[in-house]
Amino acid sequence: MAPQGSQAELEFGGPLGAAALLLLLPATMFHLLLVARSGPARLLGPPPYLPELEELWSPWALLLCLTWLGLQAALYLLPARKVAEGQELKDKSRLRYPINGFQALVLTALLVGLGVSAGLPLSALPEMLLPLAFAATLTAFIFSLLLYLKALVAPASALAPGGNSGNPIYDFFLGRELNPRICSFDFKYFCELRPGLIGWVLINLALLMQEAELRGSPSLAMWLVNGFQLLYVGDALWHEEAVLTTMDIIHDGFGFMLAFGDLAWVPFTYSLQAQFLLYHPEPLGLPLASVICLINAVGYYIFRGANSQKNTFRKNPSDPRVADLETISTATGRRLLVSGWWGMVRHPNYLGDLIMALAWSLPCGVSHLLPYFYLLYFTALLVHREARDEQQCLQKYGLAWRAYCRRVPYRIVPYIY
Ligand SMILES: NC(=O)C1=CN([C@@H]2O[C@H](COP(=O)(O)OP(=O)(O)OC[C@H]3O[C@@H](n4cnc5c(N)ncnc54)[C@H](OP(=O)(O)O)[C@@H]3O)[C@@H](O)[C@H]2O)C=CC1
Ligand SMILES: CC(C)CCC[C@@H](C)[C@H]1CC=C2C3=C(CC[C@@]21C)[C@@]1(C)CC[C@H](O)C[C@@H]1CC3
Repeated sequence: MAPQGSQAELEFGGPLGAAALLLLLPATMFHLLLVARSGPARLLGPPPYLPELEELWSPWALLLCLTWLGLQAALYLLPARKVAEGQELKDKSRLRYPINGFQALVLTALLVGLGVSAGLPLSALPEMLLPLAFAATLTAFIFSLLLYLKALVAPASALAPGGNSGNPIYDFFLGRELNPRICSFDFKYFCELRPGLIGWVLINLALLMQEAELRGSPSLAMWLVNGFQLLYVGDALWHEEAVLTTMDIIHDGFGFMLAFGDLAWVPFTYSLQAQFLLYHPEPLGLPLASVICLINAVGYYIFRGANSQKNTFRKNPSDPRVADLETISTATGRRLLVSGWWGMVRHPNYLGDLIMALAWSLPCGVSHLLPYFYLLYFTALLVHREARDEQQCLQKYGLAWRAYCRRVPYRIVPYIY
């Protein structure tokens, strides 16, 4: 059994690591935002200048940020095509989740389209990125504080396995309650996909529109970055149910790490390539663009193939699409795939995701390191995530997991890692 509460092994470097990340993550985000619009666009080195508070704080930005959250919350509450059940909880119950994320994306697109045709100045958004990121950070911070307080009165069965060490900074960072809810509104599930991912696509679109205003039409590089990332977000929302089996939903509490990650980090740093292209146009010819499209297609093929194969298998192992795959039995009654995508490496979906990350940076050329920040950060995130998942699978499946590791020795990249 995994140790619980204050005896659980501390992750992320314990309280010191959590305190450092609390400061480092927002600082990195602001650094990237400032550097992307500066001439030299140097990832490493000091930021071009330190913004004054007046440049960061704007009540309008906060209002816009809260309106955005309100709109996405309203769309979440609309009738859903399906209501899915989550994994079994400690008390043997299962929570229910609306599956209407893709619907929220389409409705947001319609509303934005209507707004733009009625004169909504979407292309003014890039000028507001700094105060908007500040407002999103402030919102995430206050929200996490409220979540921390809410967890003080939550029953023990509602707490996450980590995030309850007794150290307030560590617990605030990791999150104490597993599935904080008010009635059926699930805050973690809501934040994980909608405001951040749809916000990311909207910021990309605003950058594309501003580029069109500045240069007469959007560049091919900007089209590619917008198209690839729209595909990624559309895919995540289309397969929204799959998020219910991720470690963020099953294992991690909802604290600053996820609240900031979902609400600020994703929209403002994942749109870095489009931000870079607005200030540093990159000529891109058709032959190179075709190669980049091919790389993205290969990445997506692996990512989707692997995720769908596992999801199909977990839902119904006798499904003809997966019934012929070789498996290992585990003591829990669940089986592990050892052929197909999951027989190639232990995280084929991460491999596909990383190949896509490369394709998102290549349209920005190779003259700067900055557009490759996502690829570097994402490699670190997935290596760390893989190690955490490995630990959790070893606890869940014991010897069977060890047998799987012997059978499939590479974690993410065949013959390399
Ligand atoms: N863009 C971004 O910022 C991020 C993207 N992602 C992406 O999100 C997706 C989900 O990632 P994540 O939740 O980390 O992990 P996975 O979807 O890889 O899920 C891991 C789980 O899958 C199950 N599993 C592992 N091996 C096998 C096997 N051989 N056979 C059957 N089941 C197996 C185990 O759970 P069980 O046995 O309990 O089912 C394990 O805990 C990925 O595609 C990832 O790339 C993730 C994080 C950030
Ligand atoms: C701020 C820190 C550096 C850590 C923040 C982590 C979060 C940004 C990510 C944790 C897990 C995520 C997942 C996704 C987006 C990023 C976060 C929220 C997806 C929704 C991306 C699309 C995929 O198809 C599914 C992913 C699930 C996990």
